[in-house]
Amino acid sequence: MDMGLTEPRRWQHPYPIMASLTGSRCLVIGGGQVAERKVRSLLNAGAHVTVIAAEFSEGLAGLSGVVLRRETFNVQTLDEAGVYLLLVAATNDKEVNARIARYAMERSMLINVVDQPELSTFIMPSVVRRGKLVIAVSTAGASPSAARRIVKEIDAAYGEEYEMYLDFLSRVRLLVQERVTNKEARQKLFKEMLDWDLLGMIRQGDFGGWSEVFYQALEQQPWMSGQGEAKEAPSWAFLAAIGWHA
Ligand SMILES: C[C@@]1(CC(=O)O)c2cc3[nH]c(cc4nc(cc5[nH]c(cc(n2)[C@H]1CCC(=O)O)[C@@](C)(CC(=O)O)[C@@H]5CCC(=O)O)C(CC(=O)O)=C4CCC(=O)O)c(CCC(=O)O)c3CC(=O)O
Ligand SMILES: NC(=O)C1=CN([C@@H]2O[C@H](COP(=O)(O)OP(=O)(O)OC[C@H]3O[C@@H](n4cnc5c(N)ncnc54)[C@H](O)[C@@H]3O)[C@@H](O)[C@H]2O)C=CC1
Repeated sequence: MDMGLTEPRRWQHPYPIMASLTGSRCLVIGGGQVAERKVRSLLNAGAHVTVIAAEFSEGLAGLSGVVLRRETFNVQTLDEAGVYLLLVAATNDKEVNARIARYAMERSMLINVVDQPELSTFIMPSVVRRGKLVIAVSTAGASPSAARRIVKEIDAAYGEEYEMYLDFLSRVRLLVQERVTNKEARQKLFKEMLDWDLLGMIRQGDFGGWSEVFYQALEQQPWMSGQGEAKEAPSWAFLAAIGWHA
């Protein structure tokens, strides 16, 4: 094995990624409060979660949609269960957690060790969600409580309107990508849309009616139907059609 892999990690240059875990096999070992938090977040991500623990918290025992195995960590029985994309070592036994980390590393599985970031290949951030908008804050383990405090500030600054805002941008982007072949025109529209006060309209409750007008005006654009050139989109005529007064 490469030496770099087994060296303690100092988390100097964390590499942030957003992962899609839908249907992926994930294993959490440990059945206390910390394991429960990790299991819930994995389940919310659509993962296929197995939990192995000597004892389960009430919350875990009552969870549906997860496989619970009441046993202690054992390399042989785990190997029989097959490969997992990622593992979380969440027992309260530091030595056992370190053994789980070694087990995962030797099999190239991602590993989060809840009491030893230096043995982890991934750690979990504190998160704010507004539909498709996901804001993750990490202190690279320096202070999980500080990460949480910062997230509370972000939580207060980014309201519920962002969910509808991103749903709208996403829908328009898909429509335009599908139908407008001119790349510059597409990019121009996407950029200009960010300058429109859509968030203000959502906050004021005017958005539903306006977005219907917008979709109709969009449908009527020659560059949407493929009949015209999309070079000058969005035109002033288009902006006028959607009632936009900048
Ligand atoms: C490295 C990391 C590994 C990982 O778990 O992924 C890790 C490690 C450790 N956490 C410890 C303690 C606490 N952790 C929390 C809470 C959270 N911890 C989370 C993540 C992480 N914790 C990763 C780094 C995150 C980063 O900073 O980038 C959050 C963000 C996400 C989540 O867990 O899903 C979640 C907040 C969720 C939310 O937003 O609500 C609280 C507060 C509470 O529980 O209320 C406390 C008690 C207060 C305190 O100690 O600060 C200890 C000491 C244990 C001991 O003393 O025995 C260690 C081990 C060590 O530091 O060595
Ligand atoms: N990363 C984080 O966010 C945090 C991490 N921690 C750390 O997480 C650890 C776990 O915390 P809690 O969930 O509160 O602990 P806990 O004591 O409530 O639960 C420990 C669990 O591990 C299981 N266990 C112990 N040895 C085992 C083995 N050999 N095989 C299988 N299962 C085994 C127990 O049955 C129990 O379910 C703590 O020791 C602490 O160091 C604590 C707070 C936050």
